[in-house]
Amino acid sequence: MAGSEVAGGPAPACVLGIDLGTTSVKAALLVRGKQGQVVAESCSRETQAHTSSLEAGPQGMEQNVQKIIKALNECLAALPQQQLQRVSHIGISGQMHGIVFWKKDKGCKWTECDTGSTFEPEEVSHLITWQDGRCSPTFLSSLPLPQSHISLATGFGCATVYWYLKKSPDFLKSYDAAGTIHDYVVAMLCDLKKPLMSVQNAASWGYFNCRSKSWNTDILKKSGFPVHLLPEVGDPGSIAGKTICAWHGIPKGTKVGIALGDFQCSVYFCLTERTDAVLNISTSAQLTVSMPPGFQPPETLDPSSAVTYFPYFDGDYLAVAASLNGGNVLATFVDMVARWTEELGLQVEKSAIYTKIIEAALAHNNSKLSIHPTIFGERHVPGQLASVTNIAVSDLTLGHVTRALCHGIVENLCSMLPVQHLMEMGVRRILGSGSALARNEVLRQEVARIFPFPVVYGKDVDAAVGAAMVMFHRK
Ligand SMILES: Nc1ncnc2c1ncn2[C@@H]1O[C@H](COP(=O)(O)OP(=O)(O)O)[C@@H](O)[C@H]1O
Ligand SMILES: O=C(CO)[C@@H](O)[C@H](O)[C@H](O)[C@H](O)COP(=O)(O)O
Repeated sequence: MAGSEVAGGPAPACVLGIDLGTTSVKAALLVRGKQGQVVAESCSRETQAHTSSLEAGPQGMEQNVQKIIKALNECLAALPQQQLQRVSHIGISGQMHGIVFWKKDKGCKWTECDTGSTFEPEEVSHLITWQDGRCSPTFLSSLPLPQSHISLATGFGCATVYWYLKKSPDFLKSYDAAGTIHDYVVAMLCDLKKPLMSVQNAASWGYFNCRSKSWNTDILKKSGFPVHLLPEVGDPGSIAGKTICAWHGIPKGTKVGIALGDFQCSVYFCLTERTDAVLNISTSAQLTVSMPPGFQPPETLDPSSAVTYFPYFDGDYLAVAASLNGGNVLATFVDMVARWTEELGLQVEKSAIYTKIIEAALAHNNSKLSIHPTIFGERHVPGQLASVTNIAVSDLTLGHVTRALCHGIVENLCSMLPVQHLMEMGVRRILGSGSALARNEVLRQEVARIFPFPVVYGKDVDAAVGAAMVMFHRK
């Protein structure tokens, strides 16, 4: 879709796209060119936001919102002022499922900076992310049955709220608003009195009926769920509000789109044909195919299915195998190598470890070592963790292990939405996206080896560009 003409009147001259990912924040400036929109500038910053959970202990997976916003501010400060001053629309996407709580009238503090104004979080909780593991299968099965075609899982916003309600109710009393991290940013930029959420993100929280586009309010109310914390819901592509300050030089009054799901934006960035499947590997990994227009997901739940149907745009759906084990498996491996090295009295930068292990694996493309890499479990089989088999003495090098890990990540994703199934759906090409793929030649080799389709790659700021494109294409 990149480079295509804009339907329905003149397109904006300059759009800012932002993606608040699990590992990094990305920003991209799209400008109108002769043949459609082009990426003029882009920028990415790791958030380093991981933080421990006071309430949930080691099962918790939380991020410090101050650090996420700091990375966002750094990204914007790195973009050229001249272009930012021309921005008329902002599109924002981010990591789905997660939840952040804040106090409506104290969500942030605006301050002057060199280039206008910027905001910092004020009375805001940690972000409890999609990787959070505090809701055990037993806990989840004690909750009311949702009226939704998407099975509830740990890390889903509504499950997290139930957890606080039952284990730490005082926590909830400190806040009167909630949203995903990207809903929070939209609410702060536009000073929304009630947070607004797209159906894409609402579906990712659980207890949301995609057909009626409404929360399961009756079911939730009956069990004492604090329904006042549920955002209002709107259509992806709609405008949530206008900026209340000249944010990093972007004019006050700039239109801000309702926040979107990151994987839908990655798909929007690259999907052109119904015969394409999109393979995204960032912190997590997804393999996605678009469903025909008019498709409606089955009303009955199948918790053992690895494929879920997620709302896309204009009432369409994506069939997605969403793996919890993507680039984060490699990041954990790199982390482990760094710690072992440190324990042995040496210090090596993580970026140097990535370079070395990728180089080493490129030299070994015939390892028999087999790694099933699901260290984070999968939503449809949470208890099935990682395993290593076929360990031969000759295959114990860093190169063999890295190769086997990369193979295992792609193979695991492929087992969730098998090649045969893709063929039956008419898939003829794979579009690769996400920076874990863009930066890792071994992963790309394994994709080529496992999928019997041609593979085409994008760049590593895909979701940010996709979010901006949605604003470009608004009718
Ligand atoms: N120096 C590097 N070389 C190759 N891959 C890297 C490097 N640093 C991080 N990665 C991979 O990129 C992943 C994070 O990608 P990113 O696009 O930042 O994620 P997200 O969109 O989820 O924020 C990590 O989990 C890791 O697998
Ligand atoms: O779980 C799903 C969809 O169900 C995920 O794919 C979803 O897109 C989440 O946003 C991601 O897990 C987080 O995205 P990323 O930071 O790994 O890019």
